[in-house]
Amino acid sequence: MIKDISNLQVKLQALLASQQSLYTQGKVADYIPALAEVSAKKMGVCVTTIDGKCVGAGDYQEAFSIQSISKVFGLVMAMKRIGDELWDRVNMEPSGQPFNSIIQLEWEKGIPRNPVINAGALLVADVLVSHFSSSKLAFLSFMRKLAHDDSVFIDNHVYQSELAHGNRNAALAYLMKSFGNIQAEIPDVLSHYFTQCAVAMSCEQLATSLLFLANKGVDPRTKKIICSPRDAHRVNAILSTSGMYDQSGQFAFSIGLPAKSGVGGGVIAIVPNYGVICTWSPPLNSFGNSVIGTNLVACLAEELGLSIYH
Ligand SMILES: NC(=O)CC[C@H](N)C(=O)O
Repeated sequence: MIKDISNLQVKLQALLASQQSLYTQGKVADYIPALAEVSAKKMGVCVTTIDGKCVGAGDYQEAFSIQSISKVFGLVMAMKRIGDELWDRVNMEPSGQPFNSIIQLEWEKGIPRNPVINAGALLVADVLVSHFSSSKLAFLSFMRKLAHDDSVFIDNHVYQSELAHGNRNAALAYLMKSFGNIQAEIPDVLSHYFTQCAVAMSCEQLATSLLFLANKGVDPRTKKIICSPRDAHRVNAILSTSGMYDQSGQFAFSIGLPAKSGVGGGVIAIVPNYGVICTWSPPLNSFGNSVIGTNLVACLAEELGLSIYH
């Protein structure tokens, strides 16, 4: 199934070259002004495997804003902390709506469709704020532990920028609070959420830190249990059905991997029992997913035969 990856480095370089001119097909996010300062031409890709390989090309060691990719890690922390109680407060269905949509949330009485749209991630942020004495520090140290790298940092410029332009997320959080589905104070929930979105990491660091999801919850380098096999399965299932927002169906149809995007231009894809792909290219399509990043994952999945549906 998975072909020989001995010349993966060469393949990755060639793939990047083939995509280089396509950055004009998308638009760099500017609703968080700090994100618009990043060059549209940045491009990186990294593949890590559970047997210890790490191959990258382009800007794969440059840190970028992980944004919604942080929702994966927040979810793992919340599942671990409160267990099945979480699923009384957030659902596990695709939303069929844009990531920051508010309309469904009122119809469904403040219960978000899933934990990886904004409403669901704000709910998860509430769980973390309510169950950790310092949820931001706990989040950052979780990221550093998973990346095996203490240089992972929170980009304060991005944080401040989103804080100053976060009205939509505030609206989502207040609406959930009005239904009694948020426990902490809204400014604390928003501050945690914007902090985790403002974590800066490279493709290499992200692809390394997510290996546990390809390995039934166990970090393959330390053999430490990060989450249970059941939770790893559940997170991968949610990423398969909802991780690429309203493009998740098309992504499953054509690529077939659990994946998550962020408006900073990152895309991560989990290849169960094999490894992780992380790509970065800031210009986004209308769904808020990186145009080139999605193409790169598609090409690699096809070339290496990685789809989970084969
Ligand atoms: N899709 C995303 O990456 C969205 C994250 C961003 N921080 C927001 O809440 O709008």
